[in-house]
Amino acid sequence: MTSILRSPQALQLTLALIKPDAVAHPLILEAVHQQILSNKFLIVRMRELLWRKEDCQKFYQEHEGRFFYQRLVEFMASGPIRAYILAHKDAIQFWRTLMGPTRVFRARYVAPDSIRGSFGLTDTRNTTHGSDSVVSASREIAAFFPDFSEQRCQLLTLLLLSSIGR
Ligand SMILES: Nc1nc2c(ncn2[C@@H]2O[C@H](COP(=O)(O)OP(=O)(O)OP(=O)(O)O)[C@@H](O)[C@H]2O)c(=O)[nH]1
Ligand SMILES: Nc1ncnc2c1ncn2[C@@H]1O[C@H](COP(=O)(O)OP(=O)(O)O)[C@@H](O)[C@H]1O
Ligand SMILES: [Mg+2]
Repeated sequence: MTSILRSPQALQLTLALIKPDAVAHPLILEAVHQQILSNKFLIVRMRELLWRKEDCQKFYQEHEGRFFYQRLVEFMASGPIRAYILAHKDAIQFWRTLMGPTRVFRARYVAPDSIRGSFGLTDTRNTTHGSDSVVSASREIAAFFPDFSEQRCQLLTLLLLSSIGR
């Protein structure tokens, strides 16, 4: 934890989701949560929710028209999900590496120890989501945590650091 706080200006944020297939299985939910902690991500915010279908459609609008879009939206609105704002010096790319490839058979083959390689069921029901860019991360964080301010978060981190003399 202190290693992360030592260089606040380098902190990057990403939006991570644990999908209904994993939230429905407490052992998998806990295993993914432990992956977040053991890989030294800072959990800035966390919430569990039942996603409204219209919000899901908006979140995944980049995929509208793709053959899997309908099943994706229905799946993601089918049960509780868990949303995190994660902070790390390379949060976006590191979380995507930990998740592994989107498609589960590929994940099992090229990254068997990744989250999706370990727990993914199918290409849609692949356990987790992670933002794919800084722009996506800002949009996706605002979608799940509308009251969250990235600027205020960075300022508070700097104030915390100055108060502990770093
Ligand atoms: N390119 C392409 N791939 C498809 C199409 N339909 C299905 N697939 C892929 O084939 C796999 C199996 O498809 P399905 O059997 O419909 O879906 P499923 O096995 O229940 O898995 P998911 O629906 O992904 O949870 C999926 O993971 C899809 O990625 C298609 O029309 N085009
Ligand atoms: N070929 C596919 N078949 C079924 N579902 C898919 C497929 N490609 C993507 N998806 C679903 O849509 C979600 C978003 O796709 P994409 O943004 O391409 O992947 P990622 O989640 O790795 O960023 C995936 O996590 C998965 O649930
Ligand atoms: Mg994506």
